Amino acid sequence: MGIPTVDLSSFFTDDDDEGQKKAKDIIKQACSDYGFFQITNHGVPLHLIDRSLQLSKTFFALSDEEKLKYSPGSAAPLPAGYSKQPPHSLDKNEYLLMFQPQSGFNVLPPDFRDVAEELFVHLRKTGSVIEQIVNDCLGLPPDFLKEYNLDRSWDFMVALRYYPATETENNGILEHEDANVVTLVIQDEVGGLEVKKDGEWIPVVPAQPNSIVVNLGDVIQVLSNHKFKSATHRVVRFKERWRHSLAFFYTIKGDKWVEPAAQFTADIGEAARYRGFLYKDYQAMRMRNKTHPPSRPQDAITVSHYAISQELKS
Ligand SMILES: O=C(O)CCC(=O)C(=O)O
Ligand SMILES: [Fe+2]
Repeated sequence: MGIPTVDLSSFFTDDDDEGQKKAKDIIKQACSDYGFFQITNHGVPLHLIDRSLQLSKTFFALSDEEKLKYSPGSAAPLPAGYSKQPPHSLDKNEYLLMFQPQSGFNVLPPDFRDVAEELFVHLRKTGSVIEQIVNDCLGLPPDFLKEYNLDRSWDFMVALRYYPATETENNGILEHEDANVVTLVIQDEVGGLEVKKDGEWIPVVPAQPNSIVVNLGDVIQVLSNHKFKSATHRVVRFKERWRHSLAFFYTIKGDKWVEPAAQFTADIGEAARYRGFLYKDYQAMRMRNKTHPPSRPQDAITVSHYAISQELKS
């Protein structure tokens, strides 16, 4: 079985209502079962995906000295440029973070930047299509999420490289949930991404070359008052394999207020399961988890920090 794969072609052609309905049905189910699905015919040119992964591999293969020339310098909402996880971090990867082309924040080699920025624009478009689909799957008024999330300046993309596993450990990224609205992940053929369902880890096997993995983030979990879950996932490493991926985070702006929507609370007589918060406050705490990892991973701040109901506090 595994994570469902959905053909999105009907959202990139005219007049295929039937196709759209079919895709939405699968996504609705996947969002309540897993919070994860994969998409094909997603509007992102396949040659652009290939080229971006290729350039990413070339970049990460540079010497540390070369890569460190692209260290973050700007006052962007997150450190744009090349970073390595600190040595004491349990996450064993290095990454290059970027914002939208117009931001002026991006620090990376010019050939990589041109291709990555083009990819960014395509992923942003696909992100908006997914957001609309999630909007409809939740039964929200048309364009509710779109109007809530009009500003694109906090969207970001990360190119990642994971080191090969050693004899003693194989963690790439510890289990976590994403903070944002929806995440789109392009992974190479190595695999290693896993999603937790009912306490078990399910591998997210690339559906076909250049398919994209989609997962929901905490903003949707809180806004839907826990109707759709921000899925817990992790990356494991394999021996003698370097793994490359590109993760695009479709994100609200820092000054947005996040809280359960009336449609899932007052309108239906249910209590809010989260208290409201300012997105940038949450993101700052998450960033601190990364720069100053707590000695016990379970002490990292997650969205359960804002949970009202006891059973969601972990
Ligand atoms: O590299 C991947 O496949 C996933 C990365 C991820 O989960 C993240 O950056 O939040
Ligand atoms: Fe993630």
